[in-house]
Amino acid sequence: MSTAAAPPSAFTRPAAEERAAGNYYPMPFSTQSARTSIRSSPRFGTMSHHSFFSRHNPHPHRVRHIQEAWREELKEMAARVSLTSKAKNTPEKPPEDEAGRRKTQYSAQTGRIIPSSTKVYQRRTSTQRHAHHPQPLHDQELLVLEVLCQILQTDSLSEVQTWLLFAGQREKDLVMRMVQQAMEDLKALGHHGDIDHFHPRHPCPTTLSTQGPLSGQTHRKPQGSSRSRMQRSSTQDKPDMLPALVKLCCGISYPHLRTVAGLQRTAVTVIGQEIGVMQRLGQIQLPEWMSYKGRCLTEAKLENPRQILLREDELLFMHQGQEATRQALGILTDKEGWTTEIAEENGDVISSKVLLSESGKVFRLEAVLEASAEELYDILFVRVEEMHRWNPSIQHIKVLKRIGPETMVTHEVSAETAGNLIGQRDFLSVRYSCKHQSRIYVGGAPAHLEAVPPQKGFVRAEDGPSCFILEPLPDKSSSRLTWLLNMDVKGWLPKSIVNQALPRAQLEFIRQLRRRLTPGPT
Ligand SMILES: CC(C)CCC[C@@H](C)[C@H]1CC[C@H]2[C@@H]3CC=C4C[C@@H](O)CC[C@]4(C)[C@H]3CC[C@]12C
Repeated sequence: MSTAAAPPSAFTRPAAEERAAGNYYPMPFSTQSARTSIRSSPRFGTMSHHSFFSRHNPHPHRVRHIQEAWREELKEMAARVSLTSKAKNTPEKPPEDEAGRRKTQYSAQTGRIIPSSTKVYQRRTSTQRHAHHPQPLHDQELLVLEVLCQILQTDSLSEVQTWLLFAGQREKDLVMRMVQQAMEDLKALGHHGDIDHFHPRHPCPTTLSTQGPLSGQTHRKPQGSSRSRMQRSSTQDKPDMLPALVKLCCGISYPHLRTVAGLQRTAVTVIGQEIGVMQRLGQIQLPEWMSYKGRCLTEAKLENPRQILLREDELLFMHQGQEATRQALGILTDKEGWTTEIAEENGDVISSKVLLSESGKVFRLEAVLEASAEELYDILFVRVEEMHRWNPSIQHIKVLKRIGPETMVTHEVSAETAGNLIGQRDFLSVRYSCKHQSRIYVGGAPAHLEAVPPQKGFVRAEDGPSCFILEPLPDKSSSRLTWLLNMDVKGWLPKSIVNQALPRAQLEFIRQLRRRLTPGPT
């Protein structure tokens, strides 16, 4: 029986492999010598033996770790391939060096550096200031990230996010090698790493100022100009969004910057504005699946750029949702240690596995449903509040917060069902969804909101990290659903009862979902 949970490679854009296999990425600094140097580099023949890449030994239970390790590699590499003298001077600056830190703070309106006395900066809490010892991103790191964006061949905000979210260790290693090579090529070409559009005296060229790229100048500079080097888009005829994307990448990639909301807000705002304007000018077309997101992101902002600014807590929920989805996928991706619990005649299979990191068992349900992935997504995510209407095991679901189109905080109450040995539970969850290639992912994790303390008469249980993978099957009219249920029902219940109830609840859930999909009287 095949499973829907794919190995990490399934998350890669196939092109990345191809490019690594010798079809070099479209060079942002296209020169023949650089091209050949990569092809002929002995390193690229036996890359897995290169000490730089064989250091990691991915362990299924350490998805987080690997992520951290990869980030470390990025930084390490940035430090090693030393292209600027500036970079050498900055690393050891103490956190008190306010001027240094502010290097990465930009105004959402102008894209310019925010002066020291502004509120955004002051709003940072003291915890953030002391706990993370934020350091400015060095030119090196920015450069690495710029190259990364080029390699991923994307000028789509979602794609970069998705890549960062889903890339497996293998993909990251591959891309890493390409980044490293590109950096060495740059060095060989005498590049000086002057990403001067990150400097206050040269405001970010992608902002919506009248002289911005959208007026059509910045992205059409002659080749060979050092300032346009990185600004040339991988897709020649598209205006360039790289600097903004890089800022966004920085916000996502560097843990200590995640909380530096200003950076991320700015990046999101700038990118959103650009997408909106470019769309209006017909310069870009968003992929079809993004269109509804695109609308939310862009139209809202065109009227009021501040509208999309996410508050710090909202960003946190978003990251929690992403992180949960990633963790859940990590569990599903690891093919080892699964035991079949129930195999139904209709093909539904439930397997279980004991996680070292988690206290109880997790359950994986695999089923084929007569519905498209979008339809299922609509039922399971978009119309989650209607779930109790077709599913008797749910009494009530309320969306407490919507954060953009893909994140929400929900309160869920399970029903008291006959024969269920487990009493009613309530859950507070952050739910996140995204689409990658043709698959849709719906992940979730327990959330904490002071406004909704555990309800009287209910045991507050926890669901997650869990997720649904909705994968269209070749016939298009049906999909494979893979559901990782990772629930801590809390309370004092014998494990044996919980471990029977959970897979049954899953089967029942799917039975009801099938009923919901079947037209006709209920
Ligand atoms: C055995 C007892 C304790 C619980 C039985 C009810 C279980 C199966 C119910 C209770 C709450 C339910 C969840 C409530 C909300 C969502 C979000 C949605 O996007 C996908 C389904 C999902 C994840 C439900 C899955 C089924 C669920 C976990």
